[in-house]
Parts: sequence; C-alpha cells; structure tokens
Amino acid sequence: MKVVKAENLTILYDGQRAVEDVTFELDDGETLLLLGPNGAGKTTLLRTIAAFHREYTGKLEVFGRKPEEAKELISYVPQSHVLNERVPLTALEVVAMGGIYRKGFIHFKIPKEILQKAEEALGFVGLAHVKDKLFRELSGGQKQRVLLARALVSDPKLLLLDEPLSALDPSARVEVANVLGKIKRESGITMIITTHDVNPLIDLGDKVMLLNRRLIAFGTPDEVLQDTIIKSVYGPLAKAVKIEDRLYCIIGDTHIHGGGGR
Ligand SMILES: Nc1ncnc2c1ncn2[C@@H]1O[C@H](COP(=O)(O)OP(=O)(O)OP(=O)(O)O)[C@@H](O)[C@H]1O
Repeated sequence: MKVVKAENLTILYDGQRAVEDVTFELDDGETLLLLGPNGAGKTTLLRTIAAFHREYTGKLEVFGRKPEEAKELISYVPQSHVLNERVPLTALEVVAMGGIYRKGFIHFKIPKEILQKAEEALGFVGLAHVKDKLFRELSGGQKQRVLLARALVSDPKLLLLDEPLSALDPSARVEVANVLGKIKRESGITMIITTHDVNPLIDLGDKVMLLNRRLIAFGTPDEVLQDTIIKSVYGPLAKAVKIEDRLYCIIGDTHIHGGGGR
C-alpha cells in the first residue's frame, strides 16, 4: 500500500486554487523533499495530507484512507511552531505534550509511561542532558530537535515537517539534518520535508518534488534536480551542479523567517 497517493489533486482556499493538478505516490519508508519558491503551495500540500485543510478536488489517500481517517498515523511539525514560550515548560514537558495531545486529553500531571517515552525520544535526538532545561532557553537547533522528539512520541508512521531548517544558522541546520538522517535510518518512518534549501537534506531524499502551484517535477533527486528544470522555476541564474557525485542546487532562495538562533 502506498503511504500517500495523490491523483489530480487540486487544493483550494474559498474556491481559489492554491495547488493544481498534482499526481504522485510515496512508498513506505521513503523520504520526499518538497521544494518550491515562496507561495508555491508546499505548506498547503503538507497541511492537506495532514487533514488540517480539507478543501480539495481529485483523489488523496494516506495509507489507503481519507487523510482525516489516517490522523493517528501522522505527526506534523509546523513551520513556526505555535508553542507559547511564555509558559515555562521544560524540554521534557514539551516532548511529553506530543503523547498527551495524541490521547485527546490534557493532564496536569503527565502520566509516567508518557514521560518515559518522552525521555527516550529526547535521548534519540541527542538531548537527554537538557531534559530539565526550559524550552525557551534552548538554542534554535535544540528547539527544533525537541520538536522532532515531540513528533516521535506518538509513534507516527508518517512524519510531515514544514521547513525544519528555516531560521537556523548553518551549524544548527547540520545538527537538525543529522537527526532527520537518524530518524530515516533507524526508524524507517516515511517523511515529507518542505524546504527552500535542498542542499543540507539532499542525502535524505529518495524522492524530490518541485512545486510551483503546479507539479513541475517529481522523481529521484537526479531526475528532478536538473539544470533545465531548476532554471524553469528559479530563473537563468539558478543551477544544479554535481561535485564529486553529490548534487547541489544553487537557487538563491534563502527564505529567512526571522527569529533564528536563540
Ligand atoms: N489560509 C489561507 N487562506 C487563503 N489562502 C492561503 C492560505 N494559506 C495559504 N494560502 C495561499 O496559498 C498559496 C500557497 O501558500 P503556501 O503557504 O502553501 O506556500 P508555501 O510554498 O508553503 O510558501 P512559503 O515557502 O512562503 O511558506 C499562496 O498563494 C497563499 O497565499
């Protein structure tokens, strides 16, 4: 069974088309890098797969079901997370929230088994040592890793990540990309990762989709990240180059969200 199957998927907001006529399939364990300029529809596609947005035509199946019927199998890590940093939560409490919300209730006291899972997840992302630190006092890269741990606590089969590297400095990008690599290698969870900068993630991508409201290209990194295809979206200065067998995309599209660092 396909993890995601979209056929002629068109996504609308109040009747206006944001994403048009997208067809693709994703197999179990694959990682899809979803690439496209500002306003291309990356977040829209991700949120529709997560069943947060439901105005669409065409076919969309997640694990062979309607997206809203597959919700318990999906974890979604939003772009600018909505965690209220004024609430003094520790890293461990933030991770545990992933298990609590999934169970559909809010406890004042976090159940022991959820705390234990949260500790394991924090260890997995290499942050066991900061479990009692306040989330708001962590670095940008550490915060993003905590959010990854939070997404893992509910044992998802599909992980949807919206711009996990944005607003991070280059060394934090590498730190987070390494954790994403570990998730892929050790847990085999299917992932869809939206990004403006494909370079730090390119080794993870089994498939790449280039979206610009319409599907420009979908396939392996070698198939999609070709000079002519990249130029058709990002203009004549954009380039795809291969250096020592590794692909790099120079697209001059850095998309800074502000914030960043601490
Ligand atoms: N809630 C909404 N209501 C109406 N239109 C929306 C809404 N969210 C997004 N859009 C529109 O849908 C289109 C795609 O936006 P989306 O945020 O999915 O693109 P994106 O590729 O994720 O962009 P970015 O890289 O800037 O985050 C844009 O034209 C945007 O204005």
